[in-house]
Amino acid sequence: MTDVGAAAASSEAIIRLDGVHKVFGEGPGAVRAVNDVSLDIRRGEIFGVIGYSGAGKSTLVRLINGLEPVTSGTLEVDGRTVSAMSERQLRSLRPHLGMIFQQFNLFGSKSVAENVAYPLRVAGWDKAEREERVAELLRFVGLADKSRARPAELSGGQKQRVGIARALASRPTILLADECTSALDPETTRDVLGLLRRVNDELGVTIVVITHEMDVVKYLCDRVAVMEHGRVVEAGEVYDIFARPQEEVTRRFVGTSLRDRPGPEVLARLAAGHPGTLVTVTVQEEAGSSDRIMRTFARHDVAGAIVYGGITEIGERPFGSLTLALTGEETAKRAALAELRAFTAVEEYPHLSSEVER
Ligand SMILES: Nc1ncnc2c1ncn2[C@@H]1O[C@H](COP(=O)(O)OP(=O)(O)OP(=O)(O)O)[C@@H](O)[C@H]1O
Repeated sequence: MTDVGAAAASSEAIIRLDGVHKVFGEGPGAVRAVNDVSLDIRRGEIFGVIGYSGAGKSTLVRLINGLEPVTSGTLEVDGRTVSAMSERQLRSLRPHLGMIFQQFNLFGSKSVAENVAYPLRVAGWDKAEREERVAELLRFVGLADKSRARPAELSGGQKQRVGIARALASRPTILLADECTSALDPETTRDVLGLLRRVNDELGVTIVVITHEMDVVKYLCDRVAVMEHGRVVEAGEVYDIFARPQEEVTRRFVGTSLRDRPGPEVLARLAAGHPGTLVTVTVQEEAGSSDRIMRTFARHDVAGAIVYGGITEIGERPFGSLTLALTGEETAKRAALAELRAFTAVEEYPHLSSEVER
């Protein structure tokens, strides 16, 4: 495509929320859907907003694209103060914001090409320009051969590709994706997320991803905010959030994505099946590398059999955990674990020890 932008995120905020509140209704029945949210989303990044149902994620998106007015606080999009805009000014802002949805929201009676052309028709593009732009977009999303098809003839993943093409039609600087893979199977989800990465890399579009799936955040996002009861309870680089979740809700989300830690039943089985003390050690880049962990045990003459675990990548950086059954002198084990704790997290299971050490 012609409008190739800068792929790397800059430190400049393209979306800035400062003390934003959104209250629906009044009096005792009022719902504070967004509660004192302050956030900077940087130009060129993929930013995730994760939370359970009702956390306020969709409301946040509707504030950003000006579909709902903020109750109080300041909201800026691409240098413009949305919270102070008239309806007419908001209409001129919307072409800068593309939007994709869980249920795709395509016109069933229109062809793929007509769906993609729709926002251009509304914006008054002439026919030849529209056709050229639609062809370019359909090539970009890999659906050049489907331009005459109706949405009903497409798979879910193809429908979302059409949704993405339509959202990109007027060359937005920001794409808002609200649960855009929640209706798709895991393989199709990967395809669509891969396409969103290309939208970010090749077109330089800033993407805000609303999701309740930590796997989506892990695969796609640079930074993430965790929402609960209308508040952002935690925000930061995705790697740091995985490595050091501070809040219980964040730990729950991280736990759904990392399946490297044994649950209680598996632990009991491991304890019954392996002699020694069970511990789970977090594996991280550099300081917490598996090599350094294993050398620490060896130096203290502690044998560590790996009985469970997994190492994955988050943003191309290694992350995971190893569960080991440690055998050796008790004092040596203590010394090795103390040394490990200086550079990575170690979880012990005291409730299992009597069984394990018998
Ligand atoms: N137009 C509205 N009028 C009244 N209450 C609303 C309105 N829109 C949202 N809410 C309420 O605001 C809260 C946050 O809703 P929101 O849809 O933003 O959450 P969410 O995190 O996107 O959840 P979901 O994924 O289920 O949509 C909920 O309690 C919801 O009932």
